[in-house]
Amino acid sequence: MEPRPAAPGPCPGDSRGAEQAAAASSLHPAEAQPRRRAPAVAAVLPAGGSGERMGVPTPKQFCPILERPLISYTLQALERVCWIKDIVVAVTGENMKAMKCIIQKYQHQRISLVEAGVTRHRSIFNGLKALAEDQPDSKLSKPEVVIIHDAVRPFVEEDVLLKVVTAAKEHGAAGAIRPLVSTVISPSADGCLDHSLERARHRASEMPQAFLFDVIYEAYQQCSDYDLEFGTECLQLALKYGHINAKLVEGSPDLWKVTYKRDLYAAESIIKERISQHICIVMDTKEDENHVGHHLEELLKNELNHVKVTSGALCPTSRDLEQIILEQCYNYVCVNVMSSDFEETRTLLNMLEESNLSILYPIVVISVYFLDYKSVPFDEKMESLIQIREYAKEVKKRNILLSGLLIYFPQDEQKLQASLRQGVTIIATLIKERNSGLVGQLLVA
Ligand SMILES: Nc1ccn([C@@H]2O[C@H](COP(=O)(O)OP(=O)(O)OP(=O)(O)O)[C@@H](O)[C@H]2O)c(=O)n1
Ligand SMILES: O=C(CO)[C@H](O)[C@H](O)COP(=O)(O)O
Repeated sequence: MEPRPAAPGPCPGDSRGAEQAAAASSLHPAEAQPRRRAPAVAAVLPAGGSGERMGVPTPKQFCPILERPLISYTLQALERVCWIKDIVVAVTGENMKAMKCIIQKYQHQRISLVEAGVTRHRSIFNGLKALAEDQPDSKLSKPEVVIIHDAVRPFVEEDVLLKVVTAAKEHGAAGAIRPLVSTVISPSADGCLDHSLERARHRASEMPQAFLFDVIYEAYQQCSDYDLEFGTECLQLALKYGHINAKLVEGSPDLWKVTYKRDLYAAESIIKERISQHICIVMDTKEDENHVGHHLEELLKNELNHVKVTSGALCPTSRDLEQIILEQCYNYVCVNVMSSDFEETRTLLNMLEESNLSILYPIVVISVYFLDYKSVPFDEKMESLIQIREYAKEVKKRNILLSGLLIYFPQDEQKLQASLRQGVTIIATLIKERNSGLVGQLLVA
């Protein structure tokens, strides 16, 4: 099963792309030409920095977020855009092997590697050279438009890529911008204020940027050593050497560049939030709408009202669950009302393992049981449930985080509601936090 379908968004040049480009360039949609020819698009990702400001030995693009290197998230964001033909990544010789392992482990596609340079501009230039026509034995072909995007900006969406590419085709160059957070001031040599810029009139330049390939390649060929050494702005090179005034496109706040350690925590929170938006409840019975499993489901829906909660049955004739896995749901609550064994949970785990879904993100599975002292003695129940540790250890190797939840089932209706509410809080926390330290634990509500 394919873990990450290429999102079939509009291609640059089709009528929807033209409308978006028109919006981005303040043109009335009627003025944008419908059905323009889609340009051939490639991307260059500079990933050869050492991440000094992060202050950790590992270059930040290789720092793990939920146990997967940051650069893999950026590659995933670009490769799911089906109209980007080639993705050229610039990495240092030292990290070339590690990069190849990442590509293999996370099954990245359409990636070519080039040696990085000692500055960001030199790394980008190396990437562009690999795409230029004159490379002997190259499998790459020269694109009409090239996207340049930092490897350390993982949350780039297809719509902003489409906007910069369409605007670059029209204007020669385009880049994403954001409003300034702080005012920019210029100090004098003695460390005192020389002047300050009017914040509302300036913007922060972000990535992605896109260029007609010939414009930016010629700019890099002409630019000085000083530019290559100290320059930080590709749009400036297109202006200085190609006389192109780049079109500026409003980007989303998530485009920021991971720079400091705190940015890794912020990125992790965003990823956790995104993959917690869909929970699937698997029930071992479909009978009686009024039974405790359905109460739990209703409470979950009420508590997590922004989250999509769907239910799937494990019976062999049902395609629901397969469909939910295909939709890339990363959270499963397996509610065992009828039994206190792991049969249902194991069937679910097998399906998840076969799907390969956990290659990219950890899947949370919570196996829920009810503790009714009257029907099964506590020690008997515990003896069978404690086996969860072994299963959990096994599936952890496949990036599946399994834990158990035992919900006290008293006869008193009010007490039962309190147990269920507590259970829902535990489920929500396990899903939001994705804490691998709780793997194999049997929690009690
Ligand atoms: N010689 C270099 C330097 C930087 N980059 C890349 O350019 C992007 C943006 O640069 P920056 O955030 O400054 O990264 P670092 O140079 O690694 O960070 P620092 O300045 O803190 O050392 C990153 O993806 C980085 O890997 C590169 O390809 N080659
Ligand atoms: O700021 C930028 C806008 O062009 C670039 O995205 C780039 O990140 C700058 O990198 P560095 O901080 O290494 O100069």
